[in-house]
Amino acid sequence: MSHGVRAAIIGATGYGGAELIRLLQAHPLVQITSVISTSNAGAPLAEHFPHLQEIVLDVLDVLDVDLIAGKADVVFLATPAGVSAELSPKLLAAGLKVIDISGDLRLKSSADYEKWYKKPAASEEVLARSIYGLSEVFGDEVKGSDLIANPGCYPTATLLGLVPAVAAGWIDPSTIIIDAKSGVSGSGRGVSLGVHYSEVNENLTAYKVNKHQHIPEIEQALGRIVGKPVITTFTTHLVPMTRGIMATMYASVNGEHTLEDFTQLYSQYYEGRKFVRIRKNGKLPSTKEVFGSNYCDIGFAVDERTGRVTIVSVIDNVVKGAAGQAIQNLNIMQGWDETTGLLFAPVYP
Ligand SMILES: NC(=O)C1=CN([C@@H]2O[C@H](COP(=O)(O)OP(=O)(O)OC[C@H]3O[C@@H](n4cnc5c(N)ncnc54)[C@H](OP(=O)(O)O)[C@@H]3O)[C@@H](O)[C@H]2O)C=CC1
Ligand SMILES: CC(=O)N[C@@H](CCC(=O)OP(=O)(O)O)C(=O)O
Repeated sequence: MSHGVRAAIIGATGYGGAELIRLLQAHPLVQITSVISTSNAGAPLAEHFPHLQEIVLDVLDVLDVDLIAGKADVVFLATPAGVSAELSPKLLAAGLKVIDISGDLRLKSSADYEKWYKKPAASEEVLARSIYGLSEVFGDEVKGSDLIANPGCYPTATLLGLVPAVAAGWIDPSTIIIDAKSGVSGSGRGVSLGVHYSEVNENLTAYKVNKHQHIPEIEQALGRIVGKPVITTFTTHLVPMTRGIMATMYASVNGEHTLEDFTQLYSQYYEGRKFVRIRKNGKLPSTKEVFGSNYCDIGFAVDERTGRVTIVSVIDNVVKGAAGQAIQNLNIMQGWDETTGLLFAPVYP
């Protein structure tokens, strides 16, 4: 394939892996050459995901760095926390480019990682080398890099919704409160009581309050934008739906800025970036309007009475929050148009 790349996917039997396969098989410049499983190597992928039958390679490979290096140019890791901390140095040493969708390489401080993830951190060298791939904000750093820490699903929705206002100094970072909700696929394909149908259906639950591993990730990125530490309140909720994240964010407005001002500021910040769509005239987005797509839709309400702005940001957690943004980052790394293979409309209704 001319100018294209060969891709391997580790964690192909999980939700993030399956979504990478769905999207990459339609990418004009990528050929999937290996789908990898640690627990079911040798078995057909379609045994796990019948919807992928006859769409992509059907035999799961073992996880072997030399084998991957012989078959692929880039590796996507869609694996639980702890895996890429150990594996990515070996993949890099074998000459592969690495895009990690887990949380292992996002936090620059190993002490923070160990505190929030309760696992040993990656080496300082790997943490220093990894680029935080929030495409629309740090895309310039992604270009030409060989190690991407793909942002978490909640941080993607949250940061895309906050960065323009924080960067412009229009909101006071110390007043930010983030109220976020996710569909159940955000917790992966593994089963547990918390994601059991009868526990989730017709129910709404707040979880990991003040303990969520995405808190330091959001604070690290906002801290980079303002140039000093930022502390936020971030609460996550599980919603009885399959895909989707809504982050509703509140902050005090510095000075006099109207709804129209916010709309214009964000439209300018994301000008030319196809995947962030700004709602006009106070219209607010809903999760179904981005379902199955790589879009992040953002809307605002400004309350003159309280002096606060409400920012609503929605994404599909498995696409823009994981596989889609990972592919967007591959496009940027390779110097391709960032939308290559990703310009499909959301599924509606
Ligand atoms: N689901 C989502 O919306 C999002 C997920 N993420 C992150 O992406 C990663 C993958 O998530 P998701 O796909 O949902 O999780 P899943 O639980 O659905 O899949 C994880 C996969 O990892 C593989 N795996 C498990 N242990 C190992 C190991 N030791 N070495 C290599 N592979 C292993 C498993 O496959 P096998 O046993 O066959 O090897 C499994 O299929 C996680 O870190 C998650 O936090 C990030 C953003 C959004
Ligand atoms: C609904 C649900 O359970 N969501 C998960 C998102 C996990 C995730 O994406 O974790 P990393 O980004 O750290 O890899 C959670 O809240 O922990």
